[in-house]
Amino acid sequence: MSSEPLLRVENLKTQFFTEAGTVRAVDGISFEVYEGEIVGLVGESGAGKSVASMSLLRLVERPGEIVAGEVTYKGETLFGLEDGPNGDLRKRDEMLSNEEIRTRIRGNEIAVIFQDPMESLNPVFTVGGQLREFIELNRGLSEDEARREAIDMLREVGIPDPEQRYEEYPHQFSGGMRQRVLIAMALACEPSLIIADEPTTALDVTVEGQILDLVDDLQKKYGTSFIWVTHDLGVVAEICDRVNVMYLGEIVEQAPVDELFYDTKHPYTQALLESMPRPDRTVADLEPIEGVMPEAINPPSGCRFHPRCPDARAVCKRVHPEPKVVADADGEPHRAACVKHDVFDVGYDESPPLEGAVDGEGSRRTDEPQSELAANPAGDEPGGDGGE
Ligand SMILES: Nc1ncnc2c1ncn2[C@@H]1O[C@H](COP(=O)(O)OP(=O)(O)OP(=O)(O)O)[C@@H](O)[C@H]1O
Ligand code: NI
Repeated sequence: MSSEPLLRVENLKTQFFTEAGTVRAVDGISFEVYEGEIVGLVGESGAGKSVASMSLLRLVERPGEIVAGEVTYKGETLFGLEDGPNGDLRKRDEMLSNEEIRTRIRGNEIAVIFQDPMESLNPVFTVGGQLREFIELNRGLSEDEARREAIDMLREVGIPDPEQRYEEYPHQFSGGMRQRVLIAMALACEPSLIIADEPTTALDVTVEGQILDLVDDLQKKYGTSFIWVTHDLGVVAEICDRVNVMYLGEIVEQAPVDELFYDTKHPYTQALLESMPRPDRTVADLEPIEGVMPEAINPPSGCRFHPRCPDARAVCKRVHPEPKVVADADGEPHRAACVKHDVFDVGYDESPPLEGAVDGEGSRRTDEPQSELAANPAGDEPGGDGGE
């Protein structure tokens, strides 16, 4: 692993300003992607995975807005704010313009694959035609060259009879084949990074497995880095090198993939693991995670997972933990945002366990007044911050 990451995300915050209130969809996440690695972004629905991915290329639309943080790619500032002369926040001078992001970065340097290929492919044009045009526009090849390249790419992603399939329309392709076409399109400009947002979620397990194998092969061949968004730890286990676990807009655990599975440090990750089907378990053994994830408009105080956490103590309602290094994973940091680890030193061991069981609605039954929640909606409190 080289010392300079390809992509660095620091304290990124993206919010949606809705009538119901401010949705803190992404609330201060930091992570890195190094050259040639597949980095997972995993968590339940609503955790903020898609908004985080969209934010990297500044694709978030109103009422959404990136309100803080920095995104650096190959030393260039994709997004960055700084303090202005009047104490206001303003965009950094070196931040790329929309135009530069669109023409120079998107597609050429960083490509995106979304879950639904039908949204990305135009139903009225042939698959080959779309791929050819994309290559023509982005790589400045002649029509003939682009056509040959498109057919090669279709073959490369495992589409049989590519010359023939080139002439067909998206609806003539199966879901898995369409997803392969999108992978071909993403790879067409030989980007350094591909952001894939649940591209295999709609596919059946066998087809999903084939696509993951394909991505694994292509990754090795081209050395492309990936950010792989999924709610499925099984997928993470299959292809990711490093993993970021997201809960309610935050990264709660960050580790190389083996460390995450075999030396799990955050109770939320543990809960995700226990809810995961495995060959050595019957369905009856699966432990669904208690409760549902709360709304990102009004997150719980302290640790956002505390209302659902089996290890929660009183201190967890007060202290909002930022991820800290809790273990060394062969020279790489293993971070977790959970105060039960000694490095937090906020009196977890002395703190009384939270009373009451976790109920079906995902909130802990306690006698404590709700006002404490209201008084500290962001959950920010001294004692919890301070990176590592
Ligand atoms: N356009 C929008 N307006 C308001 N809130 C939004 C908008 N888009 C996303 N959100 C909110 O942002 C939060 C994060 O959503 P996001 O789509 O990133 O979750 P996710 O982790 O990708 O979930 P999923 O697995 O369901 O795709 C959610 O609370 C969601 O309701
Ligand atoms: Ni999503």
